[in-house]
Amino acid sequence: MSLLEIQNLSIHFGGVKAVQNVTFSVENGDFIGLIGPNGAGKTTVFNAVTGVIPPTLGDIYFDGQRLNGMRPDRISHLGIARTFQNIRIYPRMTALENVAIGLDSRASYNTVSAMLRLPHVVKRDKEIKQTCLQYLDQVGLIQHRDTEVGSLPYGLQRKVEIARALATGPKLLFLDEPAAGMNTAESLELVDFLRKLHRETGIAIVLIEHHLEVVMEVCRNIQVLNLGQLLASGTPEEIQKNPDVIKAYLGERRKRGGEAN
Ligand SMILES: Nc1ncnc2c1ncn2[C@@H]1O[C@H](COP(=O)(O)OP(=O)(O)OP(=O)(O)O)[C@@H](O)[C@H]1O
Repeated sequence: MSLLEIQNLSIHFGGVKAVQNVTFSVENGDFIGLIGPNGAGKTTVFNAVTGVIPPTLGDIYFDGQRLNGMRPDRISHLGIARTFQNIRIYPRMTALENVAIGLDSRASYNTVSAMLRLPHVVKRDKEIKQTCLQYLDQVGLIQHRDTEVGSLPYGLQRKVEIARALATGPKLLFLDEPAAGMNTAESLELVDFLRKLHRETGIAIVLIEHHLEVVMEVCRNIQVLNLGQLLASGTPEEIQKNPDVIKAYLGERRKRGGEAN
């Protein structure tokens, strides 16, 4: 069985069929791109896998366990982490504190032990701090550990969010539009960063991204959604040549052109 198996997944919101009969899998150590025009259903797939919304039909398996109906925190404990399309950071907290939030929820001691600062609590806090520093270092932010995240450039805020996701020790990492709002130079830097991250951690990554140059550079395999359905899957070379994919994206560009007029 693959690390993640999405089988015949459909998600309906009332009459809106956001995802229709989508099947694909992710192997250990994969780097998969999930692309498609606006409203194709990409984030909805992430939301279903991470337990934010329940599948209407179909099954999701991770590491041999069925995820349908499981709470997001349990899914996170099983080893799936994510970042969000609209960056979710605490701007008035430091980089270190932002990363620690991802781990604090896992601390197994009770409130009384925490208030009394019992030795096992102190020890655990120290371990959490070490882990957070390790991941801040991994994303190149160790020198900003005590900086308020709101004062960091946008690209670095994105990396804080990635460090927080990594600190939960995932086997699978979902990145939802990490290059959103970046200029060309920043997205090229992101390509190098993602390559290095994947090489060093070996974690399987699924990347949603509208900056297709980023996806084509870093992903080994790409799944294309359109109008909730899987339109194509293949290597970056195959996807770039696929007439159905070209048509879907051209349609979107025309639509955007029309909206602009
Ligand atoms: N909670 C919701 N309730 C109702 N409709 C929703 C909900 N979430 C998503 N949708 C609809 O489902 C469809 C797919 O949305 P989704 O956000 O998954 O697309 P996407 O491919 O991630 O788009 P984008 O690239 O613009 O972020 C859209 O038509 C959207 O309006």
